[in-house]
Amino acid sequence: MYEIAWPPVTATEIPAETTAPSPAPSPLGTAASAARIGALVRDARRHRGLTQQQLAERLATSQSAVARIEQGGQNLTLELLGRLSEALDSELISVGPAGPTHLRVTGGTPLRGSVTVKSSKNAAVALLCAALLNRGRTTLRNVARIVEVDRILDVLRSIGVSATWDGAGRDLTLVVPDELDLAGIDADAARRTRSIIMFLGPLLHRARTFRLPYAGGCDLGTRTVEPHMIALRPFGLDVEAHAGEYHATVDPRATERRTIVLTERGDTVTENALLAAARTEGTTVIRNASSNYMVQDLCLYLQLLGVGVEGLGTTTLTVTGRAVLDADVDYTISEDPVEAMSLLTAGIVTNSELTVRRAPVEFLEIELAVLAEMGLRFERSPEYLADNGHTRLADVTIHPSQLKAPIDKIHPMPFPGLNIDNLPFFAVIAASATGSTLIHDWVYDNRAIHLSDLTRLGADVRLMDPHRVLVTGPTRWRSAEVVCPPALRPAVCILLAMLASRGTSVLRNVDIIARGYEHLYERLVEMGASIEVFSD
Ligand SMILES: CC(=O)N[C@H]1[C@@H](OP(=O)(O)OP(=O)(O)OC[C@H]2O[C@@H](n3ccc(=O)[nH]c3=O)[C@H](O)[C@@H]2O)O[C@H](CO)[C@@H](O)[C@@H]1O
Ligand SMILES: C=C(OP(=O)(O)O)C(=O)O
Repeated sequence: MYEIAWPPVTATEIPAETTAPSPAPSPLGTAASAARIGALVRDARRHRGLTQQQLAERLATSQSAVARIEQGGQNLTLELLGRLSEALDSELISVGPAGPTHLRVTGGTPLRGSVTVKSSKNAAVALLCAALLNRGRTTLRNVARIVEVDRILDVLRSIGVSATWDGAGRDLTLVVPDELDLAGIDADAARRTRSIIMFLGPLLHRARTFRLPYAGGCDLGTRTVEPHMIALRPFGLDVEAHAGEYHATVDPRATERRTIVLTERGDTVTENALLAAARTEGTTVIRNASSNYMVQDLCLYLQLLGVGVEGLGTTTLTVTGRAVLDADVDYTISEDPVEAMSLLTAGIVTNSELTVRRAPVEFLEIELAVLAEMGLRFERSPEYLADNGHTRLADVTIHPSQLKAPIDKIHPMPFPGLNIDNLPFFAVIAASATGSTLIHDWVYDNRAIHLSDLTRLGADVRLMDPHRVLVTGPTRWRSAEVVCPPALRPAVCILLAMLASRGTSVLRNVDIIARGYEHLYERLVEMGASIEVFSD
């Protein structure tokens, strides 16, 4: 990353006067480097929820000096970087190439104790996009600290949204300016996430024309955007795709009532339609809507914002929109059913006695019923409500069990079916069960294919076609070295299989896991797993 080849550092304090960015090389490189580091300092400061003045106090300097650093107009020394890193509690610069992260996993021993489910990635990204609708302040509580959230935050900040974490780094306050800097959008961050597509719904209220980088994400095969275009057309949005960008034009239609029939019961397309309907006056009926957990979180937030939303939890949503949404809203994101399923799977495949606390059981009902059929012994605590006052939670305690393959195939369906993102975990569980299980992922072109990596650890996983795998167990798991598949859930499945395997395995290039899981390794270690994180 950084070549440090310049005279020894002498500066010990930050000069007080304001200067324009220097074109001459600064001690730590060029003006461009100073500008890049300045941007890093600004982001790290905002992540910490500090004002420039507060950071200045920590550095014993002036606010204008901090402003100068952030603008790239300050010569940077190692000593100054050290002080900044300390003040921001964040390593701003590392010398040498930043290598990928790997895991060394020594498995074959049961986990123990309990683990608490974190809030969901998918609700977080929807709510971050929804905050764009609000002229008031949005405070999102219990936000998962994951890379997917950071990517959307990077995009939001690049267009001028202020996003500040509280001191504990859990609650996020967002304030949207009157004018968005859409030309300044961080295209790199945007292209790394599919969720960027949910900017379309809010932005169609903000500009008559705008551009948005193409949506990206995991390698799961082609994922259509056409349903989003169809859903947003009744709001006057027309989108053309050009060289890596969507070019959007908006021609608002004044109608009292519109009915949107979704061609797919997708989660983000339902959310996009909700986001568009929220600020469109009159009534919008959305049919074939997803009633999945993240959609419910979004509906609850919109209700707090003053939008009328009826039909929560059903496939017909009736939205009464308002042209101006201006409220200080405080919303706590609910627990992630996919995290819960991942943690349950960790316990199941390691034959553990384990309690998964705050599991959103309402969104795990089919999963638990299938597991019961497979012979899993577990208990559920009495139910209680999540902090959003709506989602039903319970603590689920699993016991070591003799598992058998289910008689029928396992396949996902839109909620209230078995969650599409929970399906991959059934491959690892089926490999631990006696008999053959057919797993049918009709949804994604490429996700089932990644599950064949489980064979590296001794599982009998046969790919029948791109959508179906036949898993025959029980498996005598054995350790191996595997490169992480480029897809979030299959990557975690391989990690969990390694926890079940005797001996030491290595999982390479695990960075993708941080896209959707917060402190997963640390939490598994707390439960007794042996996982070491290392990088090249
Ligand atoms: C940020 C977010 O919330 N992501 C979730 C969301 O993505 P998202 O809503 O983006 O999912 P997609 O729209 O990509 O749908 C996934 C795939 O299923 C197909 N499809 C979907 C619905 C349907 O009724 N028919 C159909 O064929 C789509 O064509 C696509 O190939 O939903 C997916 C499916 O639950 C989840 O895996 C993702 O974690
Ligand atoms: C496919 C997933 O999400 P995304 O839509 O963010 O790619 C997932 O969470 O497994």
